[in-house]
Amino acid sequence: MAYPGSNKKISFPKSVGYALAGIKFSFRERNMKIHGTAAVLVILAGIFFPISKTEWLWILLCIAGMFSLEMVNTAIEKTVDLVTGEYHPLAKAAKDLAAGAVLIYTVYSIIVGMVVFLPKLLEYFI
Ligand SMILES: Nc1ncnc2c1ncn2[C@@H]1O[C@H](COP(=O)(O)OP(=O)(O)OP(=O)(O)O)[C@@H](O)[C@H]1O
Repeated sequence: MAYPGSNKKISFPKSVGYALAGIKFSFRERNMKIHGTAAVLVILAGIFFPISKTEWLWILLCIAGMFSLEMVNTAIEKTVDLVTGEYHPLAKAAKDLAAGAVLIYTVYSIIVGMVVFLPKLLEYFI
């Protein structure tokens, strides 16, 4: 089945529409809902404490990066599932690599969150 318009140039507004559809689709995935919830909590924490402009930039880099990476991970999973429903070592490698990339960014984001919020939490509670 050919994707509609796959052999002709798509207008910019239509491309943006497809991208927005991708973002909407991503939030059907469990992991994306978890990232979304974490992002809302972190943003609320940033408003509550409050954090500096530079700290906001680090936090927003983590949030945007996490969402983007999770979406690429999902795209890879879907593509692999489209290509094969059977067990294949290359399918395993592709999915594990994508999951590994998400894990690395998750650990980095946790470190950024700790560097930004730990001192403020200690100051608040002690
Ligand atoms: N076709 C396959 N061939 C070999 N191994 C696979 C295949 N499909 C999945 N796997 C293995 O199972 C793991 C889980 O795959 P799955 O597609 O369920 O992703 P997932 O990690 O559950 O994704 P998510 O929880 O983000 O939806 C993969 O990381 C991979 O190791």
